Amino acid sequence: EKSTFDSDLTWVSTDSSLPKVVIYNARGTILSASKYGRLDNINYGSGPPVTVDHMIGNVTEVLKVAQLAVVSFPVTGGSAGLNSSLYLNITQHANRHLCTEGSDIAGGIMFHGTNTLEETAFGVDLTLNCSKPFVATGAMRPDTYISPDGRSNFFQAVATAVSPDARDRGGLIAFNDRITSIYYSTKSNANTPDTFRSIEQGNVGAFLGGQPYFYFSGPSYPTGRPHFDVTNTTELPAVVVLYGHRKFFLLSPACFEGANSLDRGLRRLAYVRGCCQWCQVSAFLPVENR
Ligand SMILES: NC(=O)C[C@H](N)C(=O)O
Repeated sequence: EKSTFDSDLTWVSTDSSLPKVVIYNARGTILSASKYGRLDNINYGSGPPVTVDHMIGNVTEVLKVAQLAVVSFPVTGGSAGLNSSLYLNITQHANRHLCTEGSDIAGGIMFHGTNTLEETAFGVDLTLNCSKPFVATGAMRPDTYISPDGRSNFFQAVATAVSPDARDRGGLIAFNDRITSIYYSTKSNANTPDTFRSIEQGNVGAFLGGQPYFYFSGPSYPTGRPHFDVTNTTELPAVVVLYGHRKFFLLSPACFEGANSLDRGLRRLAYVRGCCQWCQVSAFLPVENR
């Protein structure tokens, strides 16, 4: 019988003693195909879509390390069109599945288009309230490529999610043989498989023979990583972010644009200030917030 935390899950399994991993599926190139041949890594997308079931069928090794369940999320318009409701939706599912007391689920992985993977993953990372691994992955090549990276990334994400050593580290990205912290990762190249990098902070680990190998034996959370409880959040307020730059000062058009957006009802304003610039945002805040 299913508990409330996993009542929506159906497990694909060849061995009921294996750890359970939920796949949070927001699609992306990892589930895409090209009709233009095996070298196309640019114009793909219009080939017959690849399903998660296909993927599991092509990477049967995953069922030797985990039992899997899939939760799919609507992603109309591809990953560039996604908004923050997606991370809210994923994190609320993940908190219920993984973090409910007594949950026997070992961890979660997420399939996501790489163009906005880091944004969705960052949102989930800051709102997931337990020690279980949450591992984001995707692909830079469609599944029809001569050597698709998505299949390997899929296996590596599952192998990371079942690893006890992956716990208590915050969200991770498993991609192209490396493990990085979601908190610090950025997509660095539009086309190559080695795109997710955490340049200043480095890799958390790498894969050897299908096993994650962590470079630091004591788990550790990224310094300063905050946690926000979104259990009962149904709507996220829009925030205007102004980036400071040279000649960005009081009365500049950018400041006015920020102020205008406050007038249009976007009531929150963040100002990212670089050196040597100043925008007197407070001049535009509603009087009670100054
Ligand atoms: N590699 C990718 O996943 C790119 C893809 N177009 C996306 O949705 O982000």
